[in-house]
Amino acid sequence: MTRSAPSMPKNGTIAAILPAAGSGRRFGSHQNKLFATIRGVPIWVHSAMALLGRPEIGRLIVAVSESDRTIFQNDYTAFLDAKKIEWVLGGQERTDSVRSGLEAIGDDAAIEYVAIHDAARPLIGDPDLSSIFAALTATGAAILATPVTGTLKRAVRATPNAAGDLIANDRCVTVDRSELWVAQTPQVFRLDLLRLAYDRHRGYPATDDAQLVERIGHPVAIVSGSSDNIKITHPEDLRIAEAIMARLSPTNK
Ligand SMILES: Nc1ccn([C@@H]2O[C@H](COP(=O)(O)OP(=O)(O)OP(=O)(O)O)[C@@H](O)[C@H]2O)c(=O)n1
Ligand SMILES: C[C@](O)(CO)[C@H](O)COP(=O)(O)O
Repeated sequence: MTRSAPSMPKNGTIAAILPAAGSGRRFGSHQNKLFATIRGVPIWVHSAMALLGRPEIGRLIVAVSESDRTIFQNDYTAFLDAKKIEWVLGGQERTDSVRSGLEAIGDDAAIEYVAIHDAARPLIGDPDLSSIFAALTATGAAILATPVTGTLKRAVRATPNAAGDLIANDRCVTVDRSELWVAQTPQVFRLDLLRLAYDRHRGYPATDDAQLVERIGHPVAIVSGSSDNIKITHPEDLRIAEAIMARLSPTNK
């Protein structure tokens, strides 16, 4: 029996939301880490262009912080207009930023699905996008993730010192990693499903959108993704991203 190829979302039926309203605290720069460049292109632009290159994406909405609003309005207006990128004001939490993006979709009858992709993940590649979009039509909710490598330890009886550091001589316990994955983005959902999950969100912390869908009892599928799809979190991640990009596209196209 021949297995039929997984169906892909029809062209233009996915709204992409790019959360870009974070403070970049761990990056430690005076400006938003998303304006740091790789090969002269801002991180958030790499992320946006990766999605805009896909026919399934009908709209792209970037959530920006109040403090970055002027930069986006002054430095990126021509780019936003040319690429038909919409922007909304993000919020205190990542979920607040995504909620703003969801509200901006409105009652657009063309949009059936939503893809939430961190603006801080500039190296998302087409193969992973194809995999996650194929899973979307089959499941209604799916995330890219990578299996845990290395040995995981949980610090127990850790008694943080005054500086909040864990004291080195505390005990550790090995965690079974066989069922553990590190979530990435895009995280993709049927639009009605994610809207329901956000309607029922009562503010309990959630570092990704899948958690909200899990909480309403809908299964979220895991799609194994590339370890190249890193999130720019710390300054050293920029060097890693440059090396990955040099390997993936040796010439500066
Ligand atoms: N209130 C927030 C917090 C985060 N993000 C976005 O969510 C993505 C992933 O978040 P993270 O890497 O944690 O970014 P920051 O929150 O900026 O980083 P930090 O925790 O170091 O401040 C980023 O593109 C970030 O801009 C957002 O749109 N709104
Ligand atoms: C959504 C996410 O990329 C999944 O790994 C991640 O949780 C967002 O970044 P943060 O560092 O957790 O804020």
